[in-house]
Amino acid sequence: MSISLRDITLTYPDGDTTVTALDHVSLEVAPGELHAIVGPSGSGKSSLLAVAATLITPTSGRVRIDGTDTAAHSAASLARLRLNRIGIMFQQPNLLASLTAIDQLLVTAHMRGQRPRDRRAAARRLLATVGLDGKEHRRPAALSGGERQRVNIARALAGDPAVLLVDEPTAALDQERGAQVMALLAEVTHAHRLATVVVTHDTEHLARTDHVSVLRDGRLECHPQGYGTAVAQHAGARG
Ligand SMILES: Nc1ncnc2c1ncn2[C@@H]1O[C@H](COP(=O)(O)OP(=O)(O)OP(=O)(O)O)[C@@H](O)[C@H]1O
Repeated sequence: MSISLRDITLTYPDGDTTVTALDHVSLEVAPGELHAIVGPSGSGKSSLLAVAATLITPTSGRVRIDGTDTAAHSAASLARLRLNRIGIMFQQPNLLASLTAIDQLLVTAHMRGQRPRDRRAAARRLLATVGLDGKEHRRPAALSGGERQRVNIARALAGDPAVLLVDEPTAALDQERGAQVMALLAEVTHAHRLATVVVTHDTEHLARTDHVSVLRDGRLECHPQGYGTAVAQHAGARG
């Protein structure tokens, strides 16, 4: 498994008491698998992503990323693991305004230590994969919202990570562009054998995912029988 969360509990201090954001959560994601986590606001989605990204150490439980037991690592070696093996996509693309699409990818590939002569060709291939052939030299202001999200996806993949963690990728997009971005995430997950986790409260585009789990009050319920059940459960959780 590229992502293995075992029996994760995370509590935050809250005045004189604590809030349990994740309550004995277990999740396994294999290479080439797109796993969506749906849940209402406050259910623990961001906390789960932050734990999987090794940005927060859980109160208890075990996190393995790409075969590495994160508990055995120093802060510096976790930072290296994050940089080299984990692609993180935040809701807002956070692209650098002054850089062209290809340069956004080259910066990441450089930080990940990819050899200079491989970087440019790989960046071009990735931009073509996400449908931006011919737009490599455009800056963010000359791209649409959907295109910026595509650069965001390609940038997360620059340098060949094993794991992709995605926070609300469709939140700022209309239905059609949201569907396209989700389809693209499924495509790159399968093509690059990534272990991908997408957290979302948007249940419209789950058909493109391989697994759906529902997060409710910090507890994760897996639905092997498919996304339809998960959507019904999520609707129940909201109502
Ligand atoms: N830094 C923090 N300190 C205290 N409580 C926190 C902190 N971060 C999150 N929480 C609490 O933990 C619970 C889970 O929050 P989290 O942000 O992970 O949920 P979420 O599903 O991502 O919500 P949203 O969709 O609104 O971002 C909530 O009760 C929240 O108030």
